[in-house]
Amino acid sequence: MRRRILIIGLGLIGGSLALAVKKGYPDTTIIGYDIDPQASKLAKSLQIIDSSVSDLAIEAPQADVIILSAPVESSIKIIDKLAEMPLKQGCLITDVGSTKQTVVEKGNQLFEKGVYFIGGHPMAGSHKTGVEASRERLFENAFYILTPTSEVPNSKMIQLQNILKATKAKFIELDPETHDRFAGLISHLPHIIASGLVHQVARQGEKEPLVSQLAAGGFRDVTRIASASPAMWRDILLHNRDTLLTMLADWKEIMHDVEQMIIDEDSEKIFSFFAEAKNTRDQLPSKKKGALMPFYDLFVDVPDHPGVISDVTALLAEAEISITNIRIIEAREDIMGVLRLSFRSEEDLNLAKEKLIDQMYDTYEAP
Ligand SMILES: NC(=O)C1=CN([C@@H]2O[C@H](COP(=O)(O)OP(=O)(O)OC[C@H]3O[C@@H](n4cnc5c(N)ncnc54)[C@H](O)[C@@H]3O)[C@@H](O)[C@H]2O)C=CC1
Ligand SMILES: O=C(O)C(=O)Cc1ccc(O)cc1
Repeated sequence: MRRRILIIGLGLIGGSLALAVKKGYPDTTIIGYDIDPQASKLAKSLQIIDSSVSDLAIEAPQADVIILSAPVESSIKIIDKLAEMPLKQGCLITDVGSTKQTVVEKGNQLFEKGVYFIGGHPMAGSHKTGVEASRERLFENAFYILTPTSEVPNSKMIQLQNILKATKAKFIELDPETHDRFAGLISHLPHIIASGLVHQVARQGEKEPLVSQLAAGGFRDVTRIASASPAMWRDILLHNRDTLLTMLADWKEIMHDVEQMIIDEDSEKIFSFFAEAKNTRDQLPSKKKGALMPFYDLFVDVPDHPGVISDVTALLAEAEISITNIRIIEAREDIMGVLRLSFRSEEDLNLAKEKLIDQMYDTYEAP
């Protein structure tokens, strides 16, 4: 039987997930639902979904998997609605919201119905909104955080990762509280600050219009994210309230310190403020998407020879080192190919390196 996946909320993220999953699993039937009939219509005409429904109560009970991809507050309300519906036993429900604690708390109420909720957050996106901005490869190489609670059986986590692996994202498990602290710091607080900068320029621009015209270049770069969906960001702030209140207090303290340095004309402290920030910024993992955690990737030169991949994997399996991802980067005839092996930790990476070098493999890490 073809698996039915219901996507609720056909915007940038719902549409991008639909495209990635359809590409990975062409036999899956993807049904879309959106409160805005125009979004459903557009998703169908762009062939992002197979069909749309106008009544959630008709489709939800038939779905094997339900993905909630509306703004956080709406997703929570949808969970309340799902709780009233006769869902398929074993149905897997996940969300993509940028905050996790309140959504997961609500999702946990579904377990007594014989369905499973696993919180999720793909750490990639854009300031663009709407299904027309969807991209099949939006999540490629990005981190995808999953926040399963203790009620979630392993088999359901595996099922979810099997579906979402079509996104080619890298999975990380966090508890909802840790997720919200991390996301607050690296995403939500910066968003508030970017929007705050825009407000400050706008206020001045009312008096001196030239200033807004000059606000190109660097200003545009650091404030790009302020063009994102206000509804989505309203919900994020309301659902990460305590974390953000603490972080805003810390931020004000840092700004207060800067203010004092300027008042004191303390050139040494001002220099250090920038030098330390530069140093830290320069050391962030330089991957295209997401700077939450480093990758533990090892590259191995392998001869173009049958069985070479199983030789490498068997060697590591024997040493009980688990590989989280494996990819052949280049394998043309008669030349060496390159195998990219990803590990969970630096310790696993170093151990793997040792074992491979022992067997005369050439290994190297990303610069
Ligand atoms: N935009 C981004 O870069 C990222 C967003 N997220 C999360 O993904 C979720 C969706 O964000 P986007 O796709 O960017 O927003 P979007 O604005 O592009 O799409 C949201 C869609 O949800 C629909 N919707 C709203 N309430 C609904 C309801 N009650 N029932 C059904 N549909 C409803 C809207 O009509 C809209 O089509 C949010 O929870 C956000 O926090 C996560 C990662 C990145
Ligand atoms: O536009 C960008 O650079 C983003 O950072 C998009 C984004 C917005 C919200 C998220 O929860 C995750 C990613």
